[in-house]
Amino acid sequence: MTTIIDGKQLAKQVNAETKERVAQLSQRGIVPGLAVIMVGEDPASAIYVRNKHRKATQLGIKSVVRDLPATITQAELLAVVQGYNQDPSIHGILVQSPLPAGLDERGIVAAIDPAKDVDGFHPLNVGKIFANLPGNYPVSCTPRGIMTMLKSLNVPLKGKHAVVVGRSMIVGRPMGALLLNADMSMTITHQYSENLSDITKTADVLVVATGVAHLIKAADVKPGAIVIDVGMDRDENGKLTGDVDFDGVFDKVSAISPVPGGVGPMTIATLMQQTVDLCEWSE
Ligand SMILES: Nc1nc(=O)c2c([nH]1)NC[C@@H]1CN(c3ccc(C(=O)N[C@@H](CCC(=O)O)C(=O)O)cc3)C=[N+]21
Ligand SMILES: [Mg+2]
Repeated sequence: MTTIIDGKQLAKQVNAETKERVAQLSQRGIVPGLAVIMVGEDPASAIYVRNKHRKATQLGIKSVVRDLPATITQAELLAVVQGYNQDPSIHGILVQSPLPAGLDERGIVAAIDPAKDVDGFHPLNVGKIFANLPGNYPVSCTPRGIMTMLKSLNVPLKGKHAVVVGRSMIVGRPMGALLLNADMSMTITHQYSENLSDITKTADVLVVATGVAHLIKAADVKPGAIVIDVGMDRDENGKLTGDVDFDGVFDKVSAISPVPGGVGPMTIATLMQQTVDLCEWSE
């Protein structure tokens, strides 16, 4: 019996809680505000940004989408960020990634007020999660959403081995930190890892975020493993698929998240949750 980790369903539950929290805040005259800054015309980014805007609006969060031309300078973009830093109606600021070539994304992210860093990408917040500091601070939404997915399974993580495939700033690295903070043994692997399959086969929890369609096959997983697929790949027919050969590993694992309908919806739900967190923490 394999559990399909239904990210869409879990996202609905998280969104319902977020909506309730927004309603509570509104009784005190407070409206959480999210500013999404989008530079250039990348069509995939435009769809993501529209989805975020729609979800925020559904939940009662004030959503501001700032569309800027790809010709904007670094200084002009910094000024836009600083404007939202100063704006008391905005609690979360997100700069849609990737930025067009010529703009320094790290410099822009570092300019976001860490208390409004709804993506959790600011170096101060990244440092806090790696140090496992107590207190309130934002965490990268995809890994945080994955922790919510793991908790929903109600299986003990402590002392088990987590393997993360991929070491990006957005997913792999913060994912590793959260799993370590959950008292798991933790290994981060990446494109240069030798004998990758030997490592993934020792994973009780395997999180795959590589962008390589169906990289992980049945021979690469431990029987009974929990597998989280962060991939957003296209198959030969242009259909959205993951980094894990879902059908191939299904019978061997105890739980697996599908693509679509797994990590993606949880990322958006966590973004909304974290916008409300930032609003509450600022009070
Ligand atoms: N500053 C910043 N923060 C981000 O969080 C961020 C970003 N930049 N740039 C792009 C990536 C990508 N991302 C996704 C979120 C949800 C789905 C999602 O909901 N996916 C659906 C399917 C969507 C479809 O059908 O195409 C699913 O997996 O079921 C996908 C991708 C957030 N990102
Ligand atoms: Mg990588």
